[in-house]
Amino acid sequence: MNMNERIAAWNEEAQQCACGHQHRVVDMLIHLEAGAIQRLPGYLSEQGYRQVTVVYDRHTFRAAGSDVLSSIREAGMHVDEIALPENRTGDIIADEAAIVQVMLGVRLESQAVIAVGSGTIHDLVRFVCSKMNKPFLSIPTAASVDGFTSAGAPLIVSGIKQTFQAVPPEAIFADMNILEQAPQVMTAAGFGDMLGKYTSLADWIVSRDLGGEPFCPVAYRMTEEALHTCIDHVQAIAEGRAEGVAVLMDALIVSGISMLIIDHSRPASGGEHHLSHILEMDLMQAGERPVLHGAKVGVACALITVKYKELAQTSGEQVFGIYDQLPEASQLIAWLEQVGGPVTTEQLGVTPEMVEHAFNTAHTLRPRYTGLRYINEVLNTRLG
Ligand SMILES: NC(=O)C1=CN([C@@H]2O[C@H](COP(=O)(O)OP(=O)(O)OC[C@H]3O[C@@H](n4cnc5c(N)ncnc54)[C@H](OP(=O)(O)O)[C@@H]3O)[C@@H](O)[C@H]2O)C=CC1
Ligand SMILES: O=C(CO)COP(=O)(O)O
Repeated sequence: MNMNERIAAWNEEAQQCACGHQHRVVDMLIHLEAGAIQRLPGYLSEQGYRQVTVVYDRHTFRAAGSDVLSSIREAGMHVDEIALPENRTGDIIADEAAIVQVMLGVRLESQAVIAVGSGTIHDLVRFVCSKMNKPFLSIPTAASVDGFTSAGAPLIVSGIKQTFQAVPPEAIFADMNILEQAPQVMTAAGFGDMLGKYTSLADWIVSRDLGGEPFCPVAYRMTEEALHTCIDHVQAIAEGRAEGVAVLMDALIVSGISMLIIDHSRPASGGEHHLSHILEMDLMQAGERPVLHGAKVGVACALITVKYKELAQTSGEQVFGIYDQLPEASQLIAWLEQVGGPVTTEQLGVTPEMVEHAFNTAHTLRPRYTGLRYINEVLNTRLG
């Protein structure tokens, strides 16, 4: 089954699911293949779009932006360009300043906005599209995150990483010729984002059983299967081969859709993501580059797994038995090392104080019950 047929099957399952969520019917065209961006002009024409805006930055212009712009122009359409500038640490942050830059560049006449980039540019464009009520189209330039097909936009607002529900892409053109060329550290980050699903899925069981939070078996299974496929293909991902990058991108797309179906990031983001978000905020406050999202998530997943396995052994609460089923932290680290990602906090450039701060505060970042929340609010309080 191709991706669009799989989406139709998930939609059907989700509509029959009695979990209590309002399941969103996913209506997204997905092209994941070599040469996918060549389909863009035809798609724009079919949709009747004559004026569009393309958002890119220095790296993503080279990776795909330049070709995208020429192909749209050659098809006789009008295209506005937004070249996002880097900040003083050489990065682009999805914050207030960048949101305004994108908004200022999108003319009211523009009929669609095309994100050419990885996680940050996608979140900026999806947020602006939701505010300006315009279709959002996706051209990923690296298999680095699962945020291409979701609706949530994690943004830094007043220095705090907060997620705002925005819009998913109307169509995604994931071109294997581009994704294969992305730096291996970005592919490794995408793998790290997927590895984090071990602890996010386990935390979702805890959220359900201890926090009484909503749980959807369809979204859970989609994410779990995507994770297992990545693990089955870890060597191909490590070699950056087309087969491996395609499996990884497929998994990232599916993980994004699992968030989209239930309009929440629960399947994809647990304690490991909350730790990563705090580390990101602290790095930015220290004037350092925040490091790739999936790189932080992968390392945080291994760190939190150690705590979660201790919790399963010592708490006496049956609900934490799910953490016993996690792979050993040493195995998680071995996989990260195999794909070429960082494996220690030193390699991420975070200090021991930042790690301690993250472990002590990350549970307050999102209103979710996780093992990390239990450790901080129950265990540590008991121990005084
Ligand atoms: N919406 C959602 O559900 C999710 C959102 N996210 C969010 O995504 C963001 C992180 O995204 P991530 O992809 O890790 O990183 P970024 O989008 O921040 O990009 C990191 C770097 O990759 C560069 N780059 C991108 N593509 C290429 C390429 N083909 N060749 C060379 N360089 C390239 C970028 O260049 P440049 O600096 O020029 O941009 C940038 O330097 C975080 O804010 C995170 O919270 C993560 C997961 C899910
Ligand atoms: O990064 C995410 C999934 O990979 C989503 O993060 P949030 O839960 O913070 O929105």
